[in-house]
Amino acid sequence: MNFVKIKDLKVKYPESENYSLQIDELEIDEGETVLVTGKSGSGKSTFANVINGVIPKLLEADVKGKIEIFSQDISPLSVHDISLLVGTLLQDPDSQILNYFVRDEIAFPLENLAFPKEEIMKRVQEASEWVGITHLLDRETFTLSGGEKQRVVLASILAIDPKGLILDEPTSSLDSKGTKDVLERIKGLRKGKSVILVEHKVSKVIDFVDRILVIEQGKIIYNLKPSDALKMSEELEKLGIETPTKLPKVEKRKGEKTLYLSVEVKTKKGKKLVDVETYLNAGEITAIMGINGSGKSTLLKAISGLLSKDLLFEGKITIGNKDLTRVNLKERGKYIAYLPQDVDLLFIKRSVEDEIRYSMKLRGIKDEKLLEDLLTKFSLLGVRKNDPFLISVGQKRRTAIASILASGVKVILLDEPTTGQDWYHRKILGEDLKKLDNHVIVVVTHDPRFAYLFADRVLVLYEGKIVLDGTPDEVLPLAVKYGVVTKEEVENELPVD
Ligand SMILES: Nc1ncnc2c1ncn2[C@@H]1O[C@H](COP(=O)(O)OP(=O)(O)OP(=O)(O)O)[C@@H](O)[C@H]1O
Ligand SMILES: Nc1ncnc2c1ncn2[C@@H]1O[C@H](COP(=O)(O)OP(=O)(O)OP(=O)(O)O)[C@@H](O)[C@H]1O
Repeated sequence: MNFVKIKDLKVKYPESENYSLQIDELEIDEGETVLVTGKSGSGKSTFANVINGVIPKLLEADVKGKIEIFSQDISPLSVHDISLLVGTLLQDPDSQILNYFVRDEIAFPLENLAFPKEEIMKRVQEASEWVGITHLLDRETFTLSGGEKQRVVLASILAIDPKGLILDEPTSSLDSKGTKDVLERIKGLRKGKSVILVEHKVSKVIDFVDRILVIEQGKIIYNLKPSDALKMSEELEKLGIETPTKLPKVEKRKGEKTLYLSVEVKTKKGKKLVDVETYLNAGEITAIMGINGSGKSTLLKAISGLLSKDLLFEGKITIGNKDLTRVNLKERGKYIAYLPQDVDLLFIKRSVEDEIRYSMKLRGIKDEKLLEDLLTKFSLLGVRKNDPFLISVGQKRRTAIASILASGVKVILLDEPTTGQDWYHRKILGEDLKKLDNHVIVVVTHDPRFAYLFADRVLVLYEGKIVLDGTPDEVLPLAVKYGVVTKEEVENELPVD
């Protein structure tokens, strides 16, 4: 039997001129694990969401053609019915979390399916153990870190135990060790399960997938066996796809002490989430790394004044002679910009270009040339008139970064800007950040390749404290101990002696 069978499929979003997806014929067998990859904006999420029915049932689009899942035509089925055949992990876990407590989040779909109470408890426990979140079961979902949320959603899908799974970048917010664990588990799932895995980390999954589909401009341009994909790494690199290669040696810069931080963040119950004192330098890119939940986002939020109200801040933040510790958000915003993990929170305008113009206006400039430069630099020319809420996740993130660059602040804090980005766009981001040589640039990242190539300094956080601080060459080999990079990555990808 087929897991998925597609015939003459065409998907067009409202107001868009071109088809975002066009597939004449595709069959995926039951039991197959298929990797779907391609550049940002190529159509991977559209592919995933048209198979699970989200398009057009929840997200409007013109869909022609026929899709069958396990031999059932999905057009008359509801999204809920389809989800019992094929469970989906969406790219953005926030959009999938509905419940106040983690345990309820995992139990909720099972309750809807009227499973007996004991069976629900058993499945919640098993799925939580499986993705490593038993310690979070009694937590409120809104207090979880990005990586913790992603695992909770994965557990809630696995608890239903559908025959088919669509996993849209299941490891995008996970640390290196977490990525390895979850991919190992997905590999272990294979028997009897049919899986569509959308993933940029091709090299980490190539040895257990059965097939690789490469999407480019809405079309499947390669349908390959993994062994054949390995032979064409040059072609794939050109398509922005990461293939395993040893990185070159890179010179690092030493910037000037600019932003002084002494930051302590506690919960009301007195649990310390962050305890950091350091200088951050202008003219350098500082990467902050650390396992999921180590305090990275909390630190950035504390610096930018965006800490959640249920957390307590103590300490001091100064830029040169300017003390920013107690100033209001608006004043702080003149110096410091924070790019959150969920960039939707930032958008207020109805088009990509207006969003960037608005940032310039806030600092009192009008510069159409800068706008054109930013649109070009961040590959946004094609979507400049589009609504920032209705573009691909990668395009959204690039719009947000372009807006921040347009706003002219001196300190730029980026919370996992490389998440869900293909290697091509990650490199562009790194190169662009490098050009800003009088800014304090801080990048929270789970991506050791990005940190190695582009960061001048790496800080590793563990339980809220800085445990390693130095150049990437110095820090990354030692960071294996803290789970932010794996031994294999250090051995195979970094030029360390
Ligand atoms: N809701 C929408 N309305 C209009 N156009 C959209 C919408 N969602 C996506 N698009 C467009 O469809 C194309 C494919 O987007 P899709 O999200 O499938 O890409 P992707 O390969 O998953 O990208 P990424 O790796 O950045 O997540 C892009 O050009 C995007 O701008
Ligand atoms: N309001 C809160 N109340 C209680 N605990 C919280 C709150 N906010 C965050 N935490 C916890 O503090 C820890 C640090 O969270 P933070 O979001 O800073 O992690 P992170 O290092 O950015 O993780 P990730 O890589 O998963 O994004 C996590 O264990 C998180 O669950």
